Amino acid sequence: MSQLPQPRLLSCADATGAVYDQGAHVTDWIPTGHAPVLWLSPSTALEKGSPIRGGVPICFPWFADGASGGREPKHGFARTTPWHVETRESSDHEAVIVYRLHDTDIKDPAHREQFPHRFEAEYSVRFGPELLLQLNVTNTDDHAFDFEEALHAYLVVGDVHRVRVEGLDGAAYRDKVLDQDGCVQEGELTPEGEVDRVYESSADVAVVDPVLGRVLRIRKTGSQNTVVWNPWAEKAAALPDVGADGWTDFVCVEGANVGANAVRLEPGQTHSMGYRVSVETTPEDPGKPPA
Ligand SMILES: O=P(O)(O)OC[C@H]1O[C@H](O)[C@H](O)[C@@H](O)[C@@H]1O
Repeated sequence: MSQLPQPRLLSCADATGAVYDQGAHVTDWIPTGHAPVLWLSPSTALEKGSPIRGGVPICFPWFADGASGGREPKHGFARTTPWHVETRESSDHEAVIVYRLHDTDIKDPAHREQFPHRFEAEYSVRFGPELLLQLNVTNTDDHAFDFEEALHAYLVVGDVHRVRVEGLDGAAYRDKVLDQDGCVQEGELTPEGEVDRVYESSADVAVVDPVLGRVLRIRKTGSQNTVVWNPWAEKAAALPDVGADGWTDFVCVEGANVGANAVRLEPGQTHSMGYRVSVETTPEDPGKPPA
C-alpha cells in the first residue's frame, strides 16, 4: 500500500493542529501552553486504505460491525476514504478546516452495497483554545435511511490506571467486554482493566488526570451515546498498531449515536453531532494510588 500524503497543518495564536484528508482524520491538537491532547500511535500505519490508530477517527455510517452486525469494514468506510477540503481559514484565535464526503466518493461497490443511499457529510474542525468538531449528515436521497456515527477520540492521559472519568454516574450502559446490557454506572469510572462501554448519555464528561495535572472536558451535542474504550494489556498486545506500552497513554471517550440510537433521516433532513474538548490545568491531585 502507498503512503498517505503528509497531514495538513493548521495553526493560530491559540493552537496548532493536524488533519489527514483520508477520513478527515484529526491527529493532533495542541492548545497553546498545554501538552498535546490527542494520542497518535507511533506505530500506526499511515497508508492509503488503512485506519489510523489515534487522533479522532470518524466512524460512519456504522459503528463496529453495525447495529445488526456483519458489516465491513469495521466502523464504516468513512475513516479510510479521502474526504474533500471545502474551506480552510485562520484567524488569530481559530484555525478551521471544513471537509465534505458524498456517496459518490465511495468507490468500493461492496461498501456502496451496504449503504445504498445518497448522502452528504460535512465535517468541520476548529482548532483553537477548544477543539470543536461537528459532523453534519444530510439525506440527499428520495427515501429515509438510518446510520450510526462516532467521533472516536483518543485522549492522551499520563497513566490510564490513574484517570477518573466523571459525568457518567447513573447512566445505563452496554458492557462489550462482558457482553452485557443494562449495566448502570455508579459514581466515576476508574479503569482497572479492559473498558469497552457504550453509555446512554448526552452529558458532559471530564477526564481527570492527576499524572498530567489536568482535566479534559468533553461537551457533546446531538449525541445520545458516549463510548469509553481502552484495550488494556492483553488486547493491546494483539493490536500491533497500539504498541506494547501505548495503551497506558490514552483513553477513548467517543461521542456517538449507535445501536438503538442510530439516526433516522428523512429525505432532505440533516443531523448534526458536535464534540468539543477543552483543557484545564489542576492543582496537585493525588488521584488513585499507583497500581
Ligand atoms: O480497532 P478499531 O477498529 O479502531 O476499534 C477500536 C474500538 O472502537 C470502539 O471503541 C469499540 O467500542 C471497540 O469495541 C473497538 O475495539
